[in-house]
Amino acid sequence: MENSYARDCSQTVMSFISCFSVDAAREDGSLGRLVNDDHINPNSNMKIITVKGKPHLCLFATKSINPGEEITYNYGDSEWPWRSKVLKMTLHCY
Ligand SMILES: C[S@@+](CC[C@H](N)C(=O)[O-])C[C@H]1O[C@@H](n2cnc3c(N)ncnc32)[C@H](O)[C@@H]1O
Repeated sequence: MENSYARDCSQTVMSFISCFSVDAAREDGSLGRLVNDDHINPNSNMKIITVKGKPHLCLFATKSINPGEEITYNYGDSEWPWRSKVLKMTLHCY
């Protein structure tokens, strides 16, 4: 969790529940930063678990996930560019 992001929600990379975010910009060995968004049919969801006073963003499967299947969760209600039908059509054309 990056404090710089937590200070200003408008700067989050993957905004999640108020001011929490996952900093996916830096390779830090965390597997959570590799999980893509699916707002229609995700197979996991994220919960905040506080351990010893420190919040952790944890993914929990919401259905059975097969080996090799991509893990996804809903990033939230922002207008993420990859959700745009226009962008999807543009990407599909190339
Ligand atoms: C936390 S990273 C996810 C892992 C990333 N795909 C990677 O390979 O490092 C978030 C970034 O992945 C991409 N992304 C996430 N979900 C996506 C989706 N459903 N379709 C296309 N790109 C997606 C976006 O570029 C987003 O900024």
